[in-house]
Amino acid sequence: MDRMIGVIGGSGLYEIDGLEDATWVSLETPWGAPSDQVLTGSLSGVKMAFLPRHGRGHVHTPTTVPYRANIDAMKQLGVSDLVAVSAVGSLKEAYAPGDFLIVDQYIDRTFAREKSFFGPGLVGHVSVAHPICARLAGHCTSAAQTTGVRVHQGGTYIAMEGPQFSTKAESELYRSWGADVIGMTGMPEAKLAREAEICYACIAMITDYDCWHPDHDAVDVAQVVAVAQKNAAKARDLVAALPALLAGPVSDCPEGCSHALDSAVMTAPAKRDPEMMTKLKTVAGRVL
Ligand SMILES: CSC[C@H]1O[C@H](OP(=O)(O)O)[C@H](O)[C@@H]1O
Ligand SMILES: Nc1ncnc2[nH]cnc12
Repeated sequence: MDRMIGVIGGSGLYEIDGLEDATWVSLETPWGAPSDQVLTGSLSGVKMAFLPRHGRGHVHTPTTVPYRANIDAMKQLGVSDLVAVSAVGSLKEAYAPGDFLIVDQYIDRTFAREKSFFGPGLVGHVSVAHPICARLAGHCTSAAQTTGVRVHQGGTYIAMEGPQFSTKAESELYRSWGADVIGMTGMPEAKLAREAEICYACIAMITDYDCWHPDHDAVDVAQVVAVAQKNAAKARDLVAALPALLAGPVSDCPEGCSHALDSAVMTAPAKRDPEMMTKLKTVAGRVL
């Protein structure tokens, strides 16, 4: 099987261009409809699938994004490598608006979302100690470096519930924890990609200094949109650079992403809920 690159576009990235045979396809999943149709096609001979996380026209809030449906849809299409693009606030002076940061860790502070495909009748536990695929993240760094933006390799993304931005006290708290950037959508997306055994990496497009910086106004949507729009072309250039780095047949991920479920399922075969087994067929069928 050949590789397929999936891209989930965040605020400011609702389409990608240059795909051959570009077609918007509708998909259904046991978890409901994805955020939007998925744009499929190929780029430099590599199959691609693009999904705007909030839907075209930005209709889903960070809480109501159908994260499980989105990941299931990517898996249905055969996506092996999933690259998330997210607008984030910076929690460190050195990470300036306009820069890109290739995430390698998360702190999950979200609390109002379904975070797992597993559940009663089919219990599973995967490791998210290293939630990002280091191999894919390395390719994202290389791709980002071709675009001329300032790229930072590695950093911790704190995922907040939103939709309001943080208070200054919260922003200072997250800084004291050592977090590098803040956003509202990185989780549970990364955890679900791991459950679905899809390699996942996140390109954080820094749009603001949140509200802690003494020399910058507190973040608002106008700031985020202005920087995200300026950077959307760079994000598209980055995506266009990925096929050359990732082309070729799929093999087992050396980081273990493609075997994340090897020992994850706890429920005894005789006790598994048939309805859950059916729901999890796409994401976990390999081990069920
Ligand atoms: C428009 S500001 C807040 C909004 O932007 C980010 O979205 P995404 O991660 O999808 O790029 C942030 O997480 C919030 O959802
Ligand atoms: N400061 C911020 N906080 C949360 N999400 C964001 N997305 C972009 N900037 C953000």
